[in-house]
Amino acid sequence: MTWSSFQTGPFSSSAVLGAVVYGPRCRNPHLDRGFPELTVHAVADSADAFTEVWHTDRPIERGALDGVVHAHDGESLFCAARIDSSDDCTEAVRAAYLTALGLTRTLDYQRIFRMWNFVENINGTNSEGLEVYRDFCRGRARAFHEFGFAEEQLPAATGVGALGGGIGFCLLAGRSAHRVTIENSRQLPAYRYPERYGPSSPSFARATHVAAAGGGAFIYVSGTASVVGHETLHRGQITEQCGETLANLEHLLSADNLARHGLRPGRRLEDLRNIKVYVRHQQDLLTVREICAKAFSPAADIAFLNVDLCRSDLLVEIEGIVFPGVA
Ligand SMILES: C=C(O[C@@H]1C=C(C(=O)O)C=C[C@H]1O)C(=O)O
Repeated sequence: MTWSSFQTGPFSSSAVLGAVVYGPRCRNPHLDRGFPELTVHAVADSADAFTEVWHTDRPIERGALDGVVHAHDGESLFCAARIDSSDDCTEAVRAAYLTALGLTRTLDYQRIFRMWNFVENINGTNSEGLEVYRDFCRGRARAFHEFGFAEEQLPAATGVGALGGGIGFCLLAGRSAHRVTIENSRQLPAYRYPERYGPSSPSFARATHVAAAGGGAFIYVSGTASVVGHETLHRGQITEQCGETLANLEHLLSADNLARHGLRPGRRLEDLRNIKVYVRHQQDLLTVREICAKAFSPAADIAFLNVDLCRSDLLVEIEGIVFPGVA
């Protein structure tokens, strides 16, 4: 079983499946500390840096293939990659995703349950005048399609801005643990978004439910924002966007929504842990912090990152994990 913790200081490198550093600059993924590590440029000041560490209690094998670093423990695979900044990213994203997907097949961890994508200049435009996020989505969709992924098998994901460093991404996949993908009945599945949001819809599920070896389950909740149906609600209004985002999360985890996927029991916002909150404007951070402190459990670690988001009208986005035994 793999689980994560947020670290702000040194941590033991033994029994680490992988780590993502939210740092003041990017680095190519590497194995220098004995585990795969992805460093994304996600904070302006090194004082705000932290690392999400994925732990395991099983023996680990590590490796690298075409710049994709990885580690696996017989149950779970972590892998991470980075794509250089460029004017058009469709092809590079497709190629890097195909390498990572190829690894999941070769190493036999085909149940991808969570991905993160950090995209520099996410709301900028590429050389064709297409938004960088949409360019990214096109490459990702091609890779999943070529790999024969059905829409209903897509993993939970986050796709947010980075302050530099091209595109960094990482994934977690399981070998045999039962995995159910979850949609949110308040929201259209992202893979069905209409074409006005870009030539290829975003390839992700709203959450995944993964059975834990010792009983219970993890629920990995994707980056969630003030999107109802497919529309952004409350343009320019941070408090209202936070409220709608929390309503989306609450409904996603509710007994009603989970029962549609044959899952129970329902969970609550208080059950979320390892929460990341992405906030577009620095001046909104205080408001968002206050709202989150009331909504989530005091036992939850909450990290706030001041980055851009996948639609230029989104101001805030929240993700988290329900761990087995929490509910
Ligand atoms: C916020 C949304 O999407 C964001 C983009 C994602 C992606 O492209 O992988 C995943 C979740 C969110 O980070 C949304 O569409 O509601």
